[in-house]
Amino acid sequence: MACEELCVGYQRTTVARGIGITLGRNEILAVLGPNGAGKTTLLLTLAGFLAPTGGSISVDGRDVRAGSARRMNRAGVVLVPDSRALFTNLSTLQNIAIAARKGGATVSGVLDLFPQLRTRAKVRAGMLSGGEQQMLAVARALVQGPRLLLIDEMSMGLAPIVVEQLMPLVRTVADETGTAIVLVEQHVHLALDVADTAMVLVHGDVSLTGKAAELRDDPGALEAAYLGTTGTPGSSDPAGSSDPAGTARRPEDPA
Ligand SMILES: Nc1ncnc2c1ncn2[C@@H]1O[C@H](COP(=O)(O)OP(=O)(O)OP(=O)(O)O)[C@@H](O)[C@H]1O
Repeated sequence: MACEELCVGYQRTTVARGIGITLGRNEILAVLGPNGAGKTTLLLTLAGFLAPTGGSISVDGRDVRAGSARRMNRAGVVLVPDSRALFTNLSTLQNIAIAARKGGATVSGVLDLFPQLRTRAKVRAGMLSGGEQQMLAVARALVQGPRLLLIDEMSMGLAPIVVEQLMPLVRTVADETGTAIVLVEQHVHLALDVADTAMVLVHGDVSLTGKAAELRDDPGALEAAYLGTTGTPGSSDPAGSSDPAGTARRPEDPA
């Protein structure tokens, strides 16, 4: 997947601009940044729920006329929203099976990636733990056989220990299935641990891009990226001020 000079927003209002992404098979891009930076808006645009206000998106080298969720989905783009959007009254298995499609992965193949879900196959989704629900949301996306998976804040509402267990699964999913992944995440260090590359969005501008491992080892650069644009230290918390549970980490904290 690639996008060039992508601008995203709502109707005529652009909230993030100049976004360039090139993502190959099984690569993970972590999209980081403080609240309101435009991360979710970017994912909604890549998923086709919003029309770009500028720039282009291509999948497998082919330009996709963006702005249609159906078209983007046909091109192999699948979004895992932060709400998870599960059918809480259906079982784990039913939630996955309902999303299965011709040419996608098998339900059994997807469950191989999430052995914990296999043991909970007959349990209603609403009765699963938060971490299991998140696994199910990813499993349901994977059964569609995506080329590009967009994961919005999988840590939302989860205890840090659960997030620590979940995040490596994102790496496993990319490596085992070849799916490219864009991961929006407030847990900066955990995201950088599993990602190949990262982008920091601040107030709608790309303030830093680079290899995830290099950014992880350079907390000063990350800190500057979060704070530099505003020039008002403290107004853009690198750990994410929307983190009500205080579970997110600052870039300088040990992972
Ligand atoms: N439906 C909407 N209509 C107009 N503006 C919106 C809409 N939804 C979000 N915005 C605005 O777009 C900007 C970017 O929001 P977005 O949700 O993409 O940020 P974010 O980086 O995902 O933040 P967070 O980490 O808090 O989820 C914000 O200023 C927000 O107020």
